[in-house]
Amino acid sequence: MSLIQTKNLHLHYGNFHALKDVNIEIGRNEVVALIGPSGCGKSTYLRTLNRMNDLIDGTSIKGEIIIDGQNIYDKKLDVNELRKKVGMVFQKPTPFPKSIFENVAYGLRVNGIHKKAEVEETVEQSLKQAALWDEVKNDLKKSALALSGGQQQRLCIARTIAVKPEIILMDEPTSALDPLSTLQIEQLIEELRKTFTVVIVTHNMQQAYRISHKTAFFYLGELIEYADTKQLFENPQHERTKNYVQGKFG
Ligand SMILES: Nc1ncnc2c1ncn2[C@@H]1O[C@H](COP(=O)(O)OP(=O)(O)OP(=O)(O)O)[C@@H](O)[C@H]1O
Repeated sequence: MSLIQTKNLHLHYGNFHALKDVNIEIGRNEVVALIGPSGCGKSTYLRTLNRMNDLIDGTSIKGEIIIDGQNIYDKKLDVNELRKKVGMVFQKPTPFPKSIFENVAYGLRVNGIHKKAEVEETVEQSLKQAALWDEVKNDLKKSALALSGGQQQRLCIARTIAVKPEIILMDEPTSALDPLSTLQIEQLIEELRKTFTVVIVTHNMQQAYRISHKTAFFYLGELIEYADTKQLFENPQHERTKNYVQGKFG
């Protein structure tokens, strides 16, 4: 069974129909890219996966999202547990004005893990997994705000990993970064997929092509095509997808 099943999903912002009958299945350890022109609903869909849209007034949702066999919109679901399982990394790095160590330890402490040795070990492991350890291991007490943009983004990934999610959502995680930092994050995603499932919104089609197994193309709130990435880019089945991936609009 797929890890994430999205069935007949509709989302409204007030009267505005932002997602229209979206159906997507995502398997464990897959990297799935969400592409499409500005305003087509990519970020909206991403946010439905950890119920971040609950925080936006006037949002209503129909349909189902099932993660690990559980409907995440079930009234009995603990949203904090869900967000532990489904972590999120944003477009702009969002480190807290704390030390590098405390940034990564934050989620652990919030989740009641206070044993010094356990916290230290998880912080080190998470920084290693986020490919940042070697650059910061001697500066763990330094402010996270002193890191470069690319390092800050890897730190945010380490912070997300520290609470051991199953799924990592990334909303244009490299759009604020230089090409080298972008490459580092792309290489990191390649590593992360061994442990996690990654769903990533990107405007960069080469990036989607390079890093994802499957790609979903959205247009005006509809999922037009969802296929293996190679197929979607090299042999799209829909005219709209073809025009978009060939750069004819967007
Ligand atoms: N909080 C909100 N309230 C009302 N409408 C919204 C809200 N957030 C997004 N929308 C609208 O929903 C549609 C989809 O927006 P969304 O941000 O999901 O698109 P996107 O594909 O991620 O765009 P971009 O690539 O520009 O980030 C857009 O028309 C947008 O204006």
